[in-house]
Amino acid sequence: MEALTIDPSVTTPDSAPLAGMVGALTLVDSQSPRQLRQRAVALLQQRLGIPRVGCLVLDTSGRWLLDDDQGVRLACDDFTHPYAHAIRRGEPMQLALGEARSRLDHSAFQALVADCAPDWMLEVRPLRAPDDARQWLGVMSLVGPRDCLAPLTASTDFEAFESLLCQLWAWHLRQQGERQRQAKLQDSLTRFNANARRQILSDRLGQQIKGDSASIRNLRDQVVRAAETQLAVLLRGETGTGKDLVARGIHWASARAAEPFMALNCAAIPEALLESELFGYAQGAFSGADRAQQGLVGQADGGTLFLDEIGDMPLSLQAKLLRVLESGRYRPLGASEECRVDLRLIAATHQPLHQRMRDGHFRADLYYRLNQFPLALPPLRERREDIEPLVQAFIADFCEREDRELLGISRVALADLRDRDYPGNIRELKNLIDYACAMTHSGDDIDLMTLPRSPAASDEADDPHASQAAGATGKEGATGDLRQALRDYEATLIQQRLDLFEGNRTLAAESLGLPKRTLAHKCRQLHLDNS
Ligand SMILES: Nc1ncnc2c1ncn2[C@@H]1O[C@H](COP(=O)(O)OP(=O)(O)OP(=O)(O)O)[C@@H](O)[C@H]1O
Repeated sequence: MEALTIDPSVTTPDSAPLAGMVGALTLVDSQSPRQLRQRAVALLQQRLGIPRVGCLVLDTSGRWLLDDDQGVRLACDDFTHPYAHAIRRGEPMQLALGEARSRLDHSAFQALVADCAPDWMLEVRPLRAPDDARQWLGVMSLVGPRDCLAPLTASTDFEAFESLLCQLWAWHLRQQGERQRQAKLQDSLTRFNANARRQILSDRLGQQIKGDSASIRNLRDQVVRAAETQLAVLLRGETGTGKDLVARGIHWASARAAEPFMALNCAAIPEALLESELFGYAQGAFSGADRAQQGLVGQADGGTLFLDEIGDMPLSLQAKLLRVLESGRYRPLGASEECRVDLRLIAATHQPLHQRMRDGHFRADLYYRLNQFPLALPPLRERREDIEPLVQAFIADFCEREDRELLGISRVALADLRDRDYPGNIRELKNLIDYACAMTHSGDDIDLMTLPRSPAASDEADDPHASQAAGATGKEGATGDLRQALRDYEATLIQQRLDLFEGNRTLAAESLGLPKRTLAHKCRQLHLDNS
């Protein structure tokens, strides 16, 4: 509502109380502290004919007085202007303008009163919240002839006016503060809810993407973050690190979860078939195409398309894929019209795409488009602390799948599993556990003997010249002294176990089925020192 303009010419002694009430209502009706100040100034100038009225606001730091409109900024501790004095004293101040001008040489103050008559008075009134004596609101300055200002500011009407102004001003500030508090509360509540939701999703993802290491927990958090966006995701990781699992996790945690998830391994499809597999074809596109067929891109509409081994995609298809990503359009083989699709793309690679780009096998523009949300999956050997929980989970999965009693695993077998390198990562570990479970009788624990040898150890064993142990026991191990050969074999085997268990004789003895004392005796006999 605009300020009511009160024309002093129509104010008669009889109508004065009414005009006062209208003025008060005008103030009460203000929608903001700024409007309140503007209306107060207008009332003083128009209703009471004070030539120059100003109202400065104390900012939230309490260090500056600011003008609503003109960008005036006066420091409260700068005593070259009168407002600082008034605020410091906490009481109204009257000054003869001529004297104030000559004594107080603050340029902004001088400019404010430049066109005022030198024999006028300046009255500066500090304003504070009525119910909180410590809360300063600002200052009001009145400039005019002495015989106009002095009786006015001494009157009870002016006192009432000023009190109303301060009450309303403080009320607006409280309202503003309350609104800000509400907004902050709402904001932190929203953030709290979002974080709680993320945590729940991340924990639930843990049922699929297993592991407790910091890197795998971080990976799950990133999966949730990626799922919140529509960005293309590029998964990098060695074979068997869980790229497919992670792609499904992103889809599951995203708003597209109820829509299709389509997956294709670009390396597994012959190049000639890849285009029709991805983009589909129109009827009659080639001999044998008796009816139109939708490709995976079309089938993934509304959902997620996962392209594994993206580095193996031929260049011609890379251009088509880029068009899908940039415009949501593609043309099935032999079709005259383009189709529209809305999908999120997740791509995976185990090879360095940069190298493929440098060699001219991969388009740079597609690479950067795919790499909007990069996610790296750590190899298992870099997070060995996950091996044990994974082993336990895979044993439990196997026993449930095969409807068998839950199997245990010996400490020795676990130690051996923790020590391997896993070039095949989690897939290798999972297959190994499945095999060991299948080879273990119900009621027994999985033992070292039931674990398949690691590929490196198998290769070594297959190599007649490989190791001392292999030399001593190998098929080709011709020897003329059986007792020495047996001693060598024993020494090598014991030494290997001691190395495996980092010198722990208890574990080494347990793994060899020997009492600890016997092992100690043999170590002495064979001059094995693991101290
Ligand atoms: N963190 C994990 N928790 C439980 N199982 C996992 C985990 N990571 C991978 N696996 C399992 O390991 C196997 C291989 O995973 P996946 O197929 O996702 O790997 P990949 O990186 O896509 O492999 P490739 O590159 O060879 O296609 C699957 O059986 C999968 O369920």
